[in-house]
Amino acid sequence: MIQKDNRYKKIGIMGGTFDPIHYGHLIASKWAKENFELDKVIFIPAGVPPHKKEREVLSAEHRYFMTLLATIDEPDFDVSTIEIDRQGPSYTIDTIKELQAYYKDIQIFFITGADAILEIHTWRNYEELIKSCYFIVATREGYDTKELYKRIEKLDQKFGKRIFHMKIPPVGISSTELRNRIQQGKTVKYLIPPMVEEYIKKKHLY
Ligand SMILES: Nc1ncnc2c1ncn2[C@@H]1O[C@H](COP(=O)(O)OP(=O)(O)OP(=O)(O)O)[C@@H](O)[C@H]1O
Ligand SMILES: O=C(O)c1ccc[n+]([C@@H]2O[C@H](COP(=O)([O-])O)[C@@H](O)[C@H]2O)c1
Repeated sequence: MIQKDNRYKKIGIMGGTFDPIHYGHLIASKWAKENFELDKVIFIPAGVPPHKKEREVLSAEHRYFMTLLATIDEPDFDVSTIEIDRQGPSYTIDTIKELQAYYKDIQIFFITGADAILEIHTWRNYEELIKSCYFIVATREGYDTKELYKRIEKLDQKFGKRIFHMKIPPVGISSTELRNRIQQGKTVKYLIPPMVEEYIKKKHLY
């Protein structure tokens, strides 16, 4: 655990496609805020998700609105359009650099699920990225925790302690499953925030 240094604000970044946002994202963010004593968590919907090329993603505007609705009643959370406003693929390294240039006195903790860290070596300039921020990796159902710990240990040996794992209550939800359920006319109640569910219905998404 990183000791609190009052010269710096500790900001969590929850990056995602959020197509749609669900309780897995929200729980990981809230638990990261609490466990790592973060000052805030900023949700950053990817404008053009770099690794989601195999299918068409919903427009950035809809994903942004759903993220806003999901976080509106939570003072610990903010939403940023930094990646939506940028042209081209939303590489995390570009976002971290932009945030660090703007806020001089922050420590950034990028929050991900286990799946993301297992393939971090495929991310744009991943070595530079790991050196420039910390990572909080939430356990995720369906992903082997032992494999995750091994992967983190290897990265620690290479980069020093930059990556922290965090156990969260297993939330067996993915956006893929939610999209499938909606397409089949099945309920998504209790899986996503009610206002997001209403928005999806009203706009006839998925
Ligand atoms: N249920 C969950 N538990 C823990 N982490 C999660 C969970 N769902 C998503 N995440 C993490 O949240 C981040 C953003 O995820 P994303 O928006 O791609 O959702 P997803 O459910 O993985 O989507 P999809 O099914 O479309 O791939 C990623 O780092 C992912 O690992
Ligand atoms: O920078 C990269 O190369 C990169 C590759 C894959 C994913 N990411 C980021 O990881 C976050 C989760 O991505 P995804 O595809 O699981 O929604 C989101 O903020 C993406 O921009 C970043």
